[in-house]
Amino acid sequence: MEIRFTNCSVSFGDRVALHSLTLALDERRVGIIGLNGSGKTTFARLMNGLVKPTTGKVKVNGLDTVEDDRAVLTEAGFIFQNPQHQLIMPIVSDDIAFGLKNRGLPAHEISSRTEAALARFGVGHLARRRVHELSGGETQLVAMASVVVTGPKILILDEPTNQLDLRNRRMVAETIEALDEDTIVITHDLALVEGAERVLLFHEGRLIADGAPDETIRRYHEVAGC
Ligand SMILES: Nc1ncnc2c1ncn2[C@@H]1O[C@H](COP(=O)(O)OP(=O)(O)OP(=O)(O)O)[C@@H](O)[C@H]1O
Repeated sequence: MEIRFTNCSVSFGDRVALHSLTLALDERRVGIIGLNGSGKTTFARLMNGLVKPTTGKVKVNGLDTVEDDRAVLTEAGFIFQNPQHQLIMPIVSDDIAFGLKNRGLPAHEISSRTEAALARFGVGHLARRRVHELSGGETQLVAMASVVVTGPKILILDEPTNQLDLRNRRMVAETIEALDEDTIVITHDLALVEGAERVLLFHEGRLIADGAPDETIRRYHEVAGC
């Protein structure tokens, strides 16, 4: 991936959520950590144009998130903190197919890509199930399949193990580790970023540490005071 932030800041009204930063990300595995309200989600949402910079620019694989906003969405897929909110259709396979239908793909391609995406995340058996009946772990896997099926090169996952039990945490963590796509993971689950190439720490809207996981996690404990 190649994501460039240039003098980029975000304010909501007179509240600064993210102070100006200039930064390039080109690793395959990036983690983002920090206390509640530190600016992690705001930073992550800048990367697929869900949040627009108040000042400066963000470029994702050469595309500007404001000028090329539609193209950026196909480059960087976002999996939300509460994935049940991003599943739109009542039946799992219809939800996976939804993004492909919107792109006007032929029916045979929609069905083969939907099947492949479900199989890739080990949830083929859930194809005809109702979305609202899925467990937390199943919902997370289906949400990942529904984003990956459209072919983004970068996946941004916001607290992907939130609300999962120990076994599902492990399963989702292993699934993320094995992804071919480049990943950016925002999390309070520090085990999820231990294997990242680079971890960013946000505090009160500022990037205060940026480096190897052990060093950044150590700094996080310092600012958290525990
Ligand atoms: N749409 C918005 N409108 C107004 N304020 C916002 C908006 N989105 C975020 N904020 C504020 O910006 C700050 C950073 O929020 P953000 O969601 O980026 O933090 P976070 O580090 O992801 O938090 P958490 O770990 O609790 O999810 C917070 O003070 C939050 O209240």
